[in-house]
Amino acid sequence: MASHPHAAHTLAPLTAQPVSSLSGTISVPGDKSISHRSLILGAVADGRTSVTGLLESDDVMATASAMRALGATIEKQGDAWLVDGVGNGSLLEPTAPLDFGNAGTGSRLTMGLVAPYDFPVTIVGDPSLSSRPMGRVLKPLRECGLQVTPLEGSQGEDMLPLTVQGAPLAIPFTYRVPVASAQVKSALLLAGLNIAGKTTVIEPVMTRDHTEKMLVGFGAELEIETDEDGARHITITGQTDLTAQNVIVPGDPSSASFAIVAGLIVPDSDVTVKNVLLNPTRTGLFDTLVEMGANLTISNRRQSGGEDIGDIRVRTSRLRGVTVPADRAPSMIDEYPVLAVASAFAEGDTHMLGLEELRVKECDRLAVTARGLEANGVDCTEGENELTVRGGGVTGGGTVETHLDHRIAMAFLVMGMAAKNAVHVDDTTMIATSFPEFRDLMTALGAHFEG
Ligand SMILES: O=C(O)C1=C[C@@H](OP(=O)(O)O)[C@@H](O)[C@H](O)C1
Ligand SMILES: C=C(OP(=O)(O)O)C(=O)O
Repeated sequence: MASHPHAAHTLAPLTAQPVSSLSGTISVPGDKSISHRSLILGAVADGRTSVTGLLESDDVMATASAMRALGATIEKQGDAWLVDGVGNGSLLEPTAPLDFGNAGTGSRLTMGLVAPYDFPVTIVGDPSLSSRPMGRVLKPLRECGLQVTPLEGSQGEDMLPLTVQGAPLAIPFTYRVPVASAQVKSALLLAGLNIAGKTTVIEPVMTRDHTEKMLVGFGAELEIETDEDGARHITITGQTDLTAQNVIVPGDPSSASFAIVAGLIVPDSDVTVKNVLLNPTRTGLFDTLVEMGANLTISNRRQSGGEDIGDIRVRTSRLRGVTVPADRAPSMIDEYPVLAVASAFAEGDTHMLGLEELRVKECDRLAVTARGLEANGVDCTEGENELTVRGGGVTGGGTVETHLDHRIAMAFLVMGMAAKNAVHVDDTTMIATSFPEFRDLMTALGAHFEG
């Protein structure tokens, strides 16, 4: 097998020109986290799950391919993605490596899902994913019997490509997650789903809770208790049946963030994003922007499929620097690059604390964000786990190296819309992993791209 199925791709550079205003109403595509999970849970449920609003991005399509390779039937009919599940405990041995491309979520959740099965699964990804730590998931899964074999081309311990061999008589375990990671929590709960007995995952800091909510929605037996220190103890009883569901995926707040920040920093703007997921484990950026003085209002708050959603309207605002506390990081973990961009246009300094997890995303987002700011004339200080951005406006004119990271590409294109001079990004290919409609939707609001 080729050690890297992802040969270097042709770069697609893009330039965002400054524009005089943005206006209009858009809907962003479905939430990426919920989309991955709807395919995974649909694959192990009994019956036909129907998913509307699924994010049709490269990351999610990689999960769809993986679930097909494990035995599920997945196809699109009209607006709905239909998933015919195999039933809990009945996944099939895949005949080829599962290629997750750029997707941490799909790869890590699948490692947990297959851990109790008596067959080997080879997992590969692109150079970005192959440089990300998988030990955070594999170490606890070894406790239930998983064996892990690195393959040629693996750049370090517990890095892709690798083969996992599950344990047919996997034993339940209790594990305290040492980093704030919804992916680790979710992988372990998905392992527990097919392990006889009770598996407990302890999460000292709450992260996005879509896995818990959706497991309950599909009929899994889950108990959640919060101890005196605030840690959540999530216990799943394994080897119960899941029942197919109709899932409606709300708009992705992480994608919405780009239009929202753009609407705040571009002059004379008035932008509405409809149908945005407002689960409190995901809304840290919106809270921070309001603290910074953003004219941001939420209307039409409602519930859909057990999740809070609403429409967010922003108008151009004078932002001021704030300190973003470390304990807010899990609820806005993917939004720091675009918050850094907003901060560059604010008055005063913005201090972002508790950013250690940014170093292990699609790239080292802390360093790459700082370099992108500097390349465009923004003064900032990169600490080990912190970033300070000195606001006051952006000269622009620089080229940002995106390092296979969709969020870096989109954040700095947003910067170019409001900078004095255009901002160039070296590659936009990866935007398709999470938000393929980014360019069209931003253009509809008045953005001007060249390239
Ligand atoms: O569980 C998920 O769907 C995700 C969890 C987060 O990752 P970590 O669990 O690594 O923090 C986030 O950055 C990622 O975009 C999606
Ligand atoms: C970190 C991200 O995703 P993943 O970990 O799934 O690659 C992201 O979308 O910003």
